[in-house]
Amino acid sequence: MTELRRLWILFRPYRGWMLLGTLAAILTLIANVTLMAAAGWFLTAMAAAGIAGVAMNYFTPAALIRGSAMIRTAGRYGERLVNHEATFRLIASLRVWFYRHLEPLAPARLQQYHSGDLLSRIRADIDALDNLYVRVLVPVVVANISILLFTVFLLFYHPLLAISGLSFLIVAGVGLPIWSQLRGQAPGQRIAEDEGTLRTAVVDGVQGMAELTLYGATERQAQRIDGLSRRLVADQSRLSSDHGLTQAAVGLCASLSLWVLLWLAIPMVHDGTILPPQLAMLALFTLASFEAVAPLPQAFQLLGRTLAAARRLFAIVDTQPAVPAPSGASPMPRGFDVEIANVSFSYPEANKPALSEISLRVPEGGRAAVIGATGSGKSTLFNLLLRFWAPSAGTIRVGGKDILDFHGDDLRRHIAVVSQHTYLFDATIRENLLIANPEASQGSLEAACRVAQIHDFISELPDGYDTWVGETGVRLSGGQGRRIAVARALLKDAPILLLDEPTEGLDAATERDLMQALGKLMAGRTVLLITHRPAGLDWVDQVLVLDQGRELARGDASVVPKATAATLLAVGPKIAAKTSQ
Ligand SMILES: Nc1ncnc2c1ncn2[C@@H]1O[C@H](COP(=O)(O)OP(=O)(O)OP(=O)(O)O)[C@@H](O)[C@H]1O
Repeated sequence: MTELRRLWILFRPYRGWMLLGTLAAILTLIANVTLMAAAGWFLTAMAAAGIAGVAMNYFTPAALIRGSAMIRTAGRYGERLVNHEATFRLIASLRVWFYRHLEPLAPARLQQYHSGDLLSRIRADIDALDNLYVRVLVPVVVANISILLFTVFLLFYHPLLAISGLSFLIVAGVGLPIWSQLRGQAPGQRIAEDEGTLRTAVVDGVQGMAELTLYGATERQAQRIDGLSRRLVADQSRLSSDHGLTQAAVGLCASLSLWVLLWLAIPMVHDGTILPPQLAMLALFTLASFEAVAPLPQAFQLLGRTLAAARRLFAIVDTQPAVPAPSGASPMPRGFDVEIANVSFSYPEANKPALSEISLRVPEGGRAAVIGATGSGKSTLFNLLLRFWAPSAGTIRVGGKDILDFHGDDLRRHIAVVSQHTYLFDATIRENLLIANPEASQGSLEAACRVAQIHDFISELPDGYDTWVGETGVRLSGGQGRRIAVARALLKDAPILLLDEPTEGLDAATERDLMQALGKLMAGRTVLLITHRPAGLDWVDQVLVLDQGRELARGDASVVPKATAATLLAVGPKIAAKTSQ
């Protein structure tokens, strides 16, 4: 139940709203029960007065009935208004709370989660938490207070009536919810998990549509999605039929309670303990009082789903970032040289280190290339430089300061990255550029795009910079996407530049043009280039050759020949040619 306690703490800012919503709900319920009871009394009293031919004051009961009806309507409206407002505020703040915890975990700690699963947590799981407030907390409080009031009211007439009413209310308001919760626990948990899995499968199916079609696997994927959704529907329909059963059971309890009340109260009318109009009033009062407990079985049935959702959210929120934030403010680097000193690193659960005792110093304004075959640890080195992971041993310094002493955002403010995987958002070209510098003017955007050699292309588009690039930039070619990345890096204007195979996958002519653009970008910056291809090696002062995470050679391009034949083969013919010189 620690989830409940933690959720209660999260709900703290909305407790005022909750109190207001609960009071409105109690008022509505009392008004409704009063309306029914007073109507029962009034009709019977009027009939009795008519038969006896005596006059009676009907103004007071009529006013009570009208007043109750008005309070009931206004109360219901107020309760909906307050509770909806509180729910929306709560959900909005929970989304922000969750996102704040999610952000520091990217990318290292989130690699084990699929984006579809994360989406499911942000949307469906957070939505499920509002159940706790509207469908559990408010009805439980309302039921407890109302049952107490109703029992006291019955006590005024006879303790036996109070005991009988209370007993049936307890069966409907405690027994049925417990049964409901036990029955709902397993399917509720499965629903929370299956919703995430289903979303993941659908996202995979849509994003991998081309591959699935190519390999004739669409049917299999469709069957998988169908299987998951059948399981989900089966659990949902089990919950629905349980809900139907409990509603019928609440109705049965109300009817039994009425019969028992009549059985107990009719003799009391005979012996004059209560008057005939009071019998009608008590009968309708008993029936109406079950409105207080009717929502409870469903509330407790949903508790399983709600707690499972809370557990899935807390699992992420409780994850520690791969690199903890320092306690103090980030230091001011003395310059922008980069020093990698004896750095080793292993990914969690990996059986061998991705990097072992790597050292490299790039002076401010200097340029170095890290070269090596696939899997040699180049990207890992960048991940460490960007502080996404922390070295297992050794230190990385920027301007003489250990990068672990920086807050992630402060460090990354000094670094621009151009990589082979440029993520383009489903937005306009302008918006995709402004992400690097939201303050940039149209003039700066165009200047950056001119240097990146993409301005002419953009200008020829019918909507120019306002052209929509589509999801993941599908409406741009690989080379055009890479140029947008160069323009972004120019707009960011950071003193350190990381180039992660920026020309990978481009044809020779595009590669040449892009290298020209990159040449301008590199000017005056500390540059680290990672590559397993020869392009760009002419631009650097020193090269570090990696082989399976170890340093194979280091120095200027002339050290490359010292590398093994296998690595040279992997890094490309140009290096091989240099080797033979
Ligand atoms: N997130 C990760 N979790 C676990 N192991 C990883 C992870 N990323 C990389 N590795 C492993 O670390 C080693 C180095 O990978 P890395 O991506 O740094 O190589 P690389 O030289 O950049 O390769 P490529 O040129 O193909 O991009 C590989 O054995 C790889 O399987």
